[in-house]
Amino acid sequence: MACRCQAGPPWEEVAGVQSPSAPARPGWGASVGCLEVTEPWDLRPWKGTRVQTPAGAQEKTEARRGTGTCPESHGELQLSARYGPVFTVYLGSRPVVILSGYEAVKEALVDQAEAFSGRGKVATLEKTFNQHGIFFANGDRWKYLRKFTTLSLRNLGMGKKEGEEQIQEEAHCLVEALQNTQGSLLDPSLLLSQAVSNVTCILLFGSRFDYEDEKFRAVVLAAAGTLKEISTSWGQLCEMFSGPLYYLSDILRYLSAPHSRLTDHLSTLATFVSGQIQQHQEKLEPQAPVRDFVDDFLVKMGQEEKASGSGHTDFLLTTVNLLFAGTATVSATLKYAFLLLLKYPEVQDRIQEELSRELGRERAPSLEDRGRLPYTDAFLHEVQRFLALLPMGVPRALTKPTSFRGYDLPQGIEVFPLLGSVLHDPEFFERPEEFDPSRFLDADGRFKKNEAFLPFSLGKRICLGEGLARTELFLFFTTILQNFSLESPSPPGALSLRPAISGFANIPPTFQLRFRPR
Ligand code: HEM
Repeated sequence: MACRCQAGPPWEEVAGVQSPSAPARPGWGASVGCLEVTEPWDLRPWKGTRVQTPAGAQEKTEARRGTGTCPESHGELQLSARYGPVFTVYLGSRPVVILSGYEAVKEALVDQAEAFSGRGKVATLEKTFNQHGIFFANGDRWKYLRKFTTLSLRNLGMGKKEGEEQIQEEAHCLVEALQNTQGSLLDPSLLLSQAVSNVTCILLFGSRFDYEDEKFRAVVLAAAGTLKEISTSWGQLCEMFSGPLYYLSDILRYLSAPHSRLTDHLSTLATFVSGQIQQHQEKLEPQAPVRDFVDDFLVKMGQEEKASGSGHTDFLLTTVNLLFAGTATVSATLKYAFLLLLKYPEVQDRIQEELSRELGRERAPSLEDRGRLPYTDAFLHEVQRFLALLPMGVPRALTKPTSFRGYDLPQGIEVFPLLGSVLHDPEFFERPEEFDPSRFLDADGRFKKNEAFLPFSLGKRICLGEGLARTELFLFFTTILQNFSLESPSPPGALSLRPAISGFANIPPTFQLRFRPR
């Protein structure tokens, strides 16, 4: 498969204007997350390609690599060492402006927030969402959906005490389910996804589902499957052919098994959501208090549909977006947190010691406890930093012609804010390739913030579920560690931290463990 990506300086060279720091032609290959960047005529291996950079830049890159195990190859650092923090990569014939490192990402997404607030595309999902739903909408329709969704979820308890209590209750159900495993070996993925998904289901549909419910299992597996399929090499290939040569991408998509798996997953999610909407419609009492997100939008849709330009498709797909995001992301992070505890048993001991000292065994953890559990808090931050769940961020697009760092970028050009490069930015994280929770602690052992901790991105399209995700991570994690010790059947040295798949997302590897009651 001849890859035709090129790396180059930002837009101006594409328009024929030479960037001062760029060579006449890039004579090297590298990988940026999932994107391989090579000379167009030279097909090189996907990973481990040699990067020729000027001597100084090469040294800088080596220094950035550090010594520890890191889930990603961080080819973007190699590219930015040569081209600086802003450059263009061609996905086939589709130019994409890459932002690497904290300063460039912040300058774009915060200092020029409005201009960078458009959404770019994810080729594998483009046909299904067709710029509908909160994730992929643009312009006034997106503004309306964002405002509506934020307000609705807040009114339903997200970010409030009642929302916290729902998570505590779900964590209790999870503990019971784990007790029933009686210390046997298991892959924790499904149970974690179900527990996390139930928190979102209560917000969206007003009810939780039993862990034995087959339909619910299928939905949770479909959410995880979607994240996995869009992150595979096939998903990356579709991105490469998603420019003007779109018909090639169509052929790729329709002829492939991954495409049919992805379509199955998406239709499982959409069918489930449609069914819920229908049930709600049948029971809807417009004058009664709103019970959940679906009720809210059914009531508002009649009133505001015309004014907002958003219709049934937007609401259906927004609900699918929320169900997907509310299931696949937090559970993958929790799973990776457990793997790191198995890899570093001394870290598990220290967290359990802190939990026993500050909470004891009986009292259920609450958000108020976070301040008294600085090491646990630092660990959870380091898990998110180290994993970099969405290493390339979610593509943005320019809403207007924009001048950025001396470059004139046209309206509509896509922009990838590389969140992995921010979370591993050596200017902000010493030895970024090492897993080290203490980087988030000060000399007195108190939690220390770091402004480059941006797993949820920044600016106008910052993750809408950040607060919910952070609350879930903290409450599920502390409740499980308060009740169980995690044991691996393999010695720590045999456990790999490398993601099973690295592309749109870093998907944690599969592993087994025992939950031993404490
Ligand atoms: C560990 C968990 C999570 C991570 C790391 C994460 C990360 C992200 C990132 C990087 C973006 C793209 C922001 C951008 O465009 O720059 C995003 C968008 C979004 N996230 Fe999350 N997310 C998580 C959990 C959640 C949860 C639990 C929900 C809701 C239930 C959620 C809902 C959304 C929505 C609706 C958007 C689209 C926002 C928009 O386009 O306006 N996320 N998330």
